[in-house]
Amino acid sequence: MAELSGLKLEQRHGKSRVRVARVWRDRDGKHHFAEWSVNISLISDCLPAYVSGDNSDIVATDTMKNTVYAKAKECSEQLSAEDFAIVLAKHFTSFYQQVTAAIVNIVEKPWERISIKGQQHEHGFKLGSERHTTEVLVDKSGTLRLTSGIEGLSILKTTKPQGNKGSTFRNDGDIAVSICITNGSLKQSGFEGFITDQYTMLPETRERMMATEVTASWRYSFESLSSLPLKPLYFTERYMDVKEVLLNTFFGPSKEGVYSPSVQATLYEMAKAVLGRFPDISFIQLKMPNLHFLPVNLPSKDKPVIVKFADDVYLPTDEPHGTIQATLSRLRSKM
Ligand SMILES: O=c1[nH]c(=O)c2[nH]c(=O)[nH]c2[nH]1
Repeated sequence: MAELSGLKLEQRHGKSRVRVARVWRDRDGKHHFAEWSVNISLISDCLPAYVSGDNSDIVATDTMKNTVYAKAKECSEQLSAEDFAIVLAKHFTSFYQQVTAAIVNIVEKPWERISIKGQQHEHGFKLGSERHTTEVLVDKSGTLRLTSGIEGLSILKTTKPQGNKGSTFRNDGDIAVSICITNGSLKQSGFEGFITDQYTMLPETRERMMATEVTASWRYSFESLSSLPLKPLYFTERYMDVKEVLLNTFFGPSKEGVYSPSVQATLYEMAKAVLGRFPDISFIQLKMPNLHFLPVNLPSKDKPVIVKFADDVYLPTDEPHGTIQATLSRLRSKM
């Protein structure tokens, strides 16, 4: 930040959406593959470029783009998106005297090794759905801020009770709701006990669809380059493990599931499970929109009804949708 006769200038410059793919080939014939979209943002002393048109302290954004390809070439061993972001951020802060800090974001495309007839293919991959993200900030002194995350993790549970004796239903225009009269079997998503006032139409329920698209981001407690774990692919493994904990907590055991009294309560359980399991994660933010499945009821002029909703036919919609998000952090870091 610079003060210019009563004015304040905050600035950064960088390159967005630098796309790079890298193949690593093992000696035994197995290939590894990563595709990344890289964003670079440099905080640097280049005031003259803004105030007097003097570019002599500017790292050209084209040079930043080329650096991504040069560093990808140099990384001869497979590495995580986090480690590649650290390689780049370290380079920019140590190589250029002008650069005081670098922020590197990477989104990894979810290429997954394909299996043919139950056997892992050596060089075949297919695109999955959710994306692994990371953001790394490194400054000149070696201070680090490392965040990883997941984008686009779409999950849903139908939670239809078995042996349902019948149901009444309402389309509240917001959320799929049915009020079930059941034989007491498990129903694993509901929403009850909320504030009611003159504008409330939503009926209470202990049976509904639950669907969301999770965006998660969590901060690692490694706060300097020198404190990073040395194990190769440490952060790739962590990403897979965090995803598994989030999914296990959302769904519960495969036969009986787990009851969700609200998106809020499930979100909290998911965040708590991650912090409980991984001591090197200091906080996690979860964004879980409530994606609605509206009951379909079609009245008819001639017959009593064309379609009568019985927890079976829904109209999926995400417009509008609920937005629920929270951040859970440790009061005192365990590290
Ligand atoms: O799980 C939910 N949380 C809410 O805050 C909410 N609001 C709403 O209309 N339906 C729901 N469901």
